[in-house]
Order: sequence, then C-alpha cells, then structure tokens
Amino acid sequence: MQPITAEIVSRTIIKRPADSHKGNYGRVMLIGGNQNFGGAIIMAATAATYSGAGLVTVATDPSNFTSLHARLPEAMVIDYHQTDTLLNMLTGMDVIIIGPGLGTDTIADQLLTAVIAATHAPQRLVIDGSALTLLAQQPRSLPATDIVVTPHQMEWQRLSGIAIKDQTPTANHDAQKRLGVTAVVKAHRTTIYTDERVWFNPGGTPAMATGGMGDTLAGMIGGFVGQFDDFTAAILSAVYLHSAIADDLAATRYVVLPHQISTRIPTYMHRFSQIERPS
Ligand SMILES: NC(=O)C1=CN([C@@H]2O[C@H](COP(=O)(O)OP(=O)(O)OC[C@H]3O[C@@H](n4cnc5c(N)ncnc54)[C@H](OP(=O)(O)O)[C@@H]3O)[C@@H](O)[C@H]2O)[C@@H](O)CC1
Ligand SMILES: Nc1ncnc2c1ncn2[C@@H]1O[C@H](COP(=O)(O)OP(=O)(O)O)[C@@H](O)[C@H]1O
Ligand SMILES: [Mg+2]
Repeated sequence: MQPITAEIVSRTIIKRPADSHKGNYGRVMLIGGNQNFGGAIIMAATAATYSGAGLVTVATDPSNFTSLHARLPEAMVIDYHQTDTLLNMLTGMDVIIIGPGLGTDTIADQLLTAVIAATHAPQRLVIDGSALTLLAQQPRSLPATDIVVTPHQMEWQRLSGIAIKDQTPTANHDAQKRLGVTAVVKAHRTTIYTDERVWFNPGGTPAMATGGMGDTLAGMIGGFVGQFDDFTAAILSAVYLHSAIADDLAATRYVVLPHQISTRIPTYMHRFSQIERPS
C-alpha cells in the first residue's frame, strides 16, 4: 500500500491557463436526491461546484429545486422523472455522479439502469450512495469508461460480497479487479484500489462522522475528474484534500460539517496549485 502524498496533490492541481472558460473545467451532472434525501445531492453539488466544476447540473426530485437554488445558485436543475430530457442532456456531460440521496425505490432503480446504459467513454462516472446499493442488488454491465465507486464499508460489503471484518487490502483489491472499476473504500483510513495499485489516505478524523460527508467526497471527486486528466491522480487528490481540510478544522472543532469542507476547497486548491514541483 502506498500513501497519498501532498506531492501527488500539488502535481495534479495545476494553475489554470489564462485562455480558458467554464467549458474547459467539466460539465458535471449529479443525479440523486429523492424527497427524503435532498440534502445529499445538495451537498454533493456544492462540493463539485467549490471543487471547480465548470458547469453543474442537478437531476433531482422537484421538491429540492428551491432549497438547492437557495444554497447554490450556480447549479442548474432538471426533474429526474423526465427521463428523455435527462438522457438528452447526459450526452453533453463530461462527468456523471449518480447516487447521493437517490434512494432505492423502483424509480431510482430504473434511473440507474438508464444512466448506466447511456454513459459512454470518454465520460467519467462516479457511483456513490444508494446507486451502490442498487448495483449490489442487481448487477448491471458497466460502460467501458473511467468509473469510480465510493462505498463506505457496508456499501462495499453489499457490492463486493466481502464482510466488513474481512475487508483486507488483498481481498478488496481482488474484488476491485473483478468489478473492473476504481474503488474508494471509505473508512477511518480510506483505501483506494486501481488495477495497478493500492493506496491509503493518511488523513481523516472521527470529527467527519456526519451525514453528508461521503456525499461531499463524491462531489469533490466529480469536480476533480472533470478538470484533471489523470483519473487516478484526480481521485487521490480529492480523497486527500477532503480529509486534510477536515483534519485542519478538527484541530479546533469537535465536529466538522460537510459544508465547512466545501467552502474551504478553493483555498486549499489554490495553495496546492502554487507549489512548484520539478516535473
Ligand atoms: N442529508 C441527507 O440527505 C443524507 C442522505 N444520505 C443518503 O442516504 C442514502 C443511504 O445511505 P446511508 O449510508 O445513510 O445508508 P446505508 O447504505 O443503509 O448504510 C448505513 C448502514 O451501513 C452500516 N455501516 C457499516 N459500516 C459503515 C460505515 N463505515 N459507514 C457508514 N455506515 C456503515 C450502518 O451501520 P450502523 O449505523 O447501524 O452501525 C448502517 O446499517 C444514500 O443515498 C446517502 O447518499 C446520507 O448521506 C446521509 C445524509
Ligand atoms: N472516524 C472517521 N475517520 C475518518 N474519516 C471518517 C470517519 N468517519 C467518517 N469518515 C469519512 O466520512 C465519509 C463518510 O461517508 P459516507 O458514510 O458515505 O457518508 P454519507 O453517505 O452520510 O455522506 C467518508 O469519506 C469517511 O472516510
Ligand atoms: Mg454515502
């Protein structure tokens, strides 16, 4: 296992070229947020936007439109029941994040099937939360493109079939290879599995144990993979910064809330982009 280092992050988060526009930084669609879990998709969309995604569209239950706009006017919205419109819009997206607060009812299940079928390379797909539970219940063949799954230990148990107590790096790596996607297995010390390697995140604190913390990570990963070409490095950088920000906040706070992380992402990205590294 290799640790994610600050050097990987500073190599990944590079200064933006002056001659660029929002279309260069990722069109990201987030799909989730049913009537009960609207907060999850709002937190994920907030993290994606503060991570620098150029354009953010949220496909969600209409009951979340007003609260989302009140928190995040930068985001566009679409009713996720309008499947044809959603799938049309999907063709123009660089990154699709599906699952935060999606729920596991029939509508959610059908939506996941439709989105997986419509996603094509070079689009990048982030699968989190309820979408992982649905995928575990009914496996679907995934598109041949960059895909990352972001389960917590119970979601990983459902998806991989490995009981939490048996989730060793070796067992997890075997399961990741079988699944054929990058896996971010979230825990106190999150581990990341690619075909080539196993990484571990050196940061993270129990102050992060708050609902929405993983939704925030999913949004950050989506924001980063929409901007930075190296898929693995973008994921590693998001995981590292998510907990590095939390660790800093936890030095003086008993609990860290997801939105407190999101609002600090641009400052941390700026800091890492300023570090000169020999190439
Ligand atoms: N504000 C909102 O809208 C929010 C909406 N959310 C959305 O809710 C949806 C469901 O997601 P979920 O994670 O809450 O539920 P589920 O998949 O059933 O997992 C929980 C079960 O797993 C177990 N468990 C074992 N180990 C674990 C571990 N390391 N980390 C976590 N759990 C662990 C755990 O054990 P226990 O707590 O009983 O000990 C429990 O039995 C999803 O779409 C998500 O995005 C949330 O983000 C919250 C904020
Ligand atoms: N004790 C802990 N130490 C380090 N990180 C933690 C701890 N508890 C939770 N986290 C982090 O918080 C996030 C929780 O994700 P998840 O369970 O999916 O939350 P949610 O679905 O509520 O958004 C993960 O990134 C996990 O690593
Ligand atoms: Mg989660």
